[in-house]
Amino acid sequence: MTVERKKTITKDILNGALLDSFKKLNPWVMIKNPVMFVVEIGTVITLLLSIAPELFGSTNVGRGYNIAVFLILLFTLLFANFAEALAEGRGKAQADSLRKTKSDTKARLVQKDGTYKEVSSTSLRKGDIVRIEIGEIIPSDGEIIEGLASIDESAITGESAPVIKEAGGDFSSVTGGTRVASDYIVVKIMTDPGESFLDRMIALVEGAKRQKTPNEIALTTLLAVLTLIFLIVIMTMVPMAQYLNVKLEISTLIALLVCLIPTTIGGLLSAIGIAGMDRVTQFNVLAMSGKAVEAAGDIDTMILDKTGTITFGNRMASEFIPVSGTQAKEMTFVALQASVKDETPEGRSIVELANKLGESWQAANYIGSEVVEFSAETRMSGLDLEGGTKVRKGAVDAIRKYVEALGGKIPHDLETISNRIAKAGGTPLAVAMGDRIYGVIYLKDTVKPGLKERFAELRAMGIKTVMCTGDNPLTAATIALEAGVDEFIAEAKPEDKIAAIKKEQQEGKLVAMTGDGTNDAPALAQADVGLAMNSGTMAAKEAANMIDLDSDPTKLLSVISIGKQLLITRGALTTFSIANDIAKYFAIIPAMFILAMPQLQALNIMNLASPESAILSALIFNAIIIPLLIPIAMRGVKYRAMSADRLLSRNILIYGIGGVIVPFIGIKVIDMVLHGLNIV
Ligand SMILES: Nc1ncnc2c1ncn2[C@@H]1O[C@H](COP(=O)(O)OP(=O)(O)OP(=O)(O)O)[C@@H](O)[C@H]1O
Ligand SMILES: [K+]
Ligand SMILES: [Mg+2]
Repeated sequence: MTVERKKTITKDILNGALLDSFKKLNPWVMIKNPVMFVVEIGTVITLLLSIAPELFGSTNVGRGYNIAVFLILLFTLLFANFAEALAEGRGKAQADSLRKTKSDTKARLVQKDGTYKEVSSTSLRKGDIVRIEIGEIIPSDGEIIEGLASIDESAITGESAPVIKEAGGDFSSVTGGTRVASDYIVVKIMTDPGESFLDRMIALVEGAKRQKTPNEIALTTLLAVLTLIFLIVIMTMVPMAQYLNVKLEISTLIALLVCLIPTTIGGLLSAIGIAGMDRVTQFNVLAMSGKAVEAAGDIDTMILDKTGTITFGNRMASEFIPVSGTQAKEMTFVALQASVKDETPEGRSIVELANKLGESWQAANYIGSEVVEFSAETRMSGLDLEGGTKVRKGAVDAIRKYVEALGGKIPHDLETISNRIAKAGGTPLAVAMGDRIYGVIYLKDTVKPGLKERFAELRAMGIKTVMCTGDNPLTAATIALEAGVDEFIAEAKPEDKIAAIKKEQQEGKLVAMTGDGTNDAPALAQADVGLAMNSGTMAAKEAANMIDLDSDPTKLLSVISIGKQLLITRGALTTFSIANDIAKYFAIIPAMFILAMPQLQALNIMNLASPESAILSALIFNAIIIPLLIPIAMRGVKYRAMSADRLLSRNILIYGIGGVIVPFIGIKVIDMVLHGLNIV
């Protein structure tokens, strides 16, 4: 079952948006948008005046005029609602198809006595153990505790190629709703009902929990203040007009107010934000908040984990190299002993290579032994044998310190061997039994293709890339060069990754971090933008504020562009909207006062047909500019890689000057049409 990714606006989305435009007229919904709420109050008043023109006293205008103002205002509201509904539409459609994926499945619960019991997937809780066979849907999120299988994740990622998942290491998490395509797995459930990844994804794409970002709140406040100022301006016009003996009609005052308050940006603001989030989703990235997307637009530094992020992360043992004085067979056997109980992919690949070289082990010989699991802190793993012998393997410097502490000697060629591996971009793991070092394991990994070009693009945007790895400095340097990052930090423990981020943040920089491992989780949480690879562990995905479903670290580049585009679009349309409103001033004010003060004729540069036509034309223009700008709000203003200052002045020029000129032309054209059709 694949989710159809909605690239375009379909007829269904359009129809849904049309219906929603009316539903959103609900004042309780509208009040969240102060500008449009004021328009709604005006709409209600003009509706009343359309029914009873004399409701608020004697009047010189006819019912027809009031109805015209009412209808234009109603459409202004509907257009703004439509923009928002349309922006929400694609996410809602996607949420619907994800919901189908979530349909109730049966799960095979493993009971305490080892027998199976069939239960509904919705009854599974944290800690339950389930077994999933080939062809079956994984009932909920969890970690594989036994087995290795290829998983079809297309239901969530849209990517049809299955991915390999296995117990231990950074590739052990599975997502509910995906399908086991080969073999079987035993999974420990990690989420309670309703809190799964799919549940969160549905809520996210649907925008159910969408919160205004701090930037949006600030802008909304500014727009509300502007609205209040214009409201006061309009109200002071009433006594002024009385003094001049001009009769100001209520519907005209409302029309003037609506023309002056920033309805264009007020109507498009939330659509711009939703569309920005949606664009991120179209890139197969799940952003937990709009704030994260906006922060991405301002990133200065990007920190990346090496294994699994810059490289594919399937570090495989390719060679056992004994130090001088040690037999190859001996080295292979010690490497095997150090790894028999190591459930990480690295550990298993060592066992495989040793088997291939003819070494095998008997489980019976290891009954009393104790496993020393790998940790990012110690950078070692191994086994304490029954007789007290300790077998270890790990990062070369860690093993060296370990052996030195035991009083052992360091083989003279250890460094040469490990340096050769490191210079080739591989990870050397030293192997020791007791206080003796036997040799080095060569772990190979591959750098993901195309990184260099994308990091160069980041550099052009002024963003620094730093690779942060637990590996040794030589390997790090080789991979850093191959991937084209600006800087690297080697032998980094989890706290060093956080420290690197904090240091940048203290310099006032916004930091993005991408990673996949449990050891990356704290750093992902500390960063302003934390992008977790979907291939990574549950802990990483929970700590991050974005998840890349394709596990491509350079995806952040696209997210950065979208973030910048979002900020630019909002700025450009705000500029346009306010410039527009100023221009409308010159169309309406003369119209209102010309009768009383002929000298104002000088202001009537537009030479409109009649005062009524001027007001209605301005109001119509004010309404239709909203749907005309929907494409820009949805698509975003094109982002070009140039400095922020140049971009800003360029946009102020285009959207500021454009914003002043366009209404003059638009209003004049509408006035001519209305006049030509003999409507006014
Ligand atoms: N199974 C293992 N047993 C022993 N040592 C290991 C094992 N796996 C990795 N190491 C060693 O520990 C180091 C740190 O590994 P880890 O996977 O924590 O790196 P990391 O901090 O995630 O950095 P990155 O993912 O960027 O390489 C590795 O460079 C390697 O030398
Ligand atoms: K306006
Ligand atoms: Mg890692």
